[in-house]
Amino acid sequence: MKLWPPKAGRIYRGSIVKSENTPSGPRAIAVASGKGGVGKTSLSVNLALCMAKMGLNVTLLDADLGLANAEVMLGLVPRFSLYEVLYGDKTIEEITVQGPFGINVISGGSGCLEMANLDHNRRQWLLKMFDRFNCRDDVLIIDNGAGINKNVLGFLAAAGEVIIVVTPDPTSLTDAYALIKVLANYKVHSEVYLVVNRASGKQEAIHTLNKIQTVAGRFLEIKINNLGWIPEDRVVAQAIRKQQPFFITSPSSTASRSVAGMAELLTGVAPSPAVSGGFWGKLMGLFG
Ligand SMILES: Nc1ncnc2c1ncn2[C@@H]1O[C@H](COP(=O)(O)OP(=O)(O)OP(=O)(O)O)[C@@H](O)[C@H]1O
Repeated sequence: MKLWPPKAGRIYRGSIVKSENTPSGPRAIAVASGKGGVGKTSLSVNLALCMAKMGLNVTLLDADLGLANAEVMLGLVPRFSLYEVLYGDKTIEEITVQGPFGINVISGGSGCLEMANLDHNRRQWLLKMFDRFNCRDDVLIIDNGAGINKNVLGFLAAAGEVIIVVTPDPTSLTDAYALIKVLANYKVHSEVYLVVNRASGKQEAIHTLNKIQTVAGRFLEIKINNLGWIPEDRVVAQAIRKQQPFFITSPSSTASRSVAGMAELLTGVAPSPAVSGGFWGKLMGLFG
């Protein structure tokens, strides 16, 4: 039985959820990594599509402050980004682009989601715009930039759930551990999901997961949950070159089946309790 999304009247974590549209907004899932280029965007895009295909209303937010990779992978060319919401006269609806399976894609716009650089009024304006945005979403997937900085940590802290993407490459492992350590030490989250990407096989994926779980178990107070693994698969790279996500071009590939397994797992567990004000409220609150 699916625990989530809650249906009207269902008893959910001790309280009755009256409607699917809670004032706290959608379930926010942030995708991050220590090292760049490990497959965050590819996972974010394909997970969003997979969840949408399951019947959920999904928005993908490209919060990577560099290039708008999520849009490129989807073959979309958004004319506007949150820049035009912050500094122009556009609304969130006007900058949102529809992707396959009806997913909504919001482009962060290079650099403009740099929260620490936004003054208080602009942050409040963004919050107001998201409040006005008649959001019927079940899920918000946030594709973050690589590394550990104030901005990424803010997005991860505001999200209810965090997925860390890692590859078996030792440098990726070290960088992922560094990120997890910050999340644990600052008590940002008490648990995170881990996805091992580009593994040569199940054994390598399990070995990679075990390495992080062992070290984290010994030194950190954070639980690392296994969300799944994606093999090194040329359909992934080919799909990116074609600007068509692999979940669409190769639905029966191991990579697609892996992502489907992750979506099943996520929808099978209740999300962490919603924060009042939702993702955007918490994000703005963190930056003052
Ligand atoms: N499972 C995979 N099999 C083969 N190639 C892959 C796989 N996952 C990712 N790649 C390759 O890695 C490259 C980087 O992927 P992606 O852009 O998703 O990473 P990223 O972590 O979002 O990068 P950035 O940190 O720059 O935002 C892709 O262009 C693709 O060629």
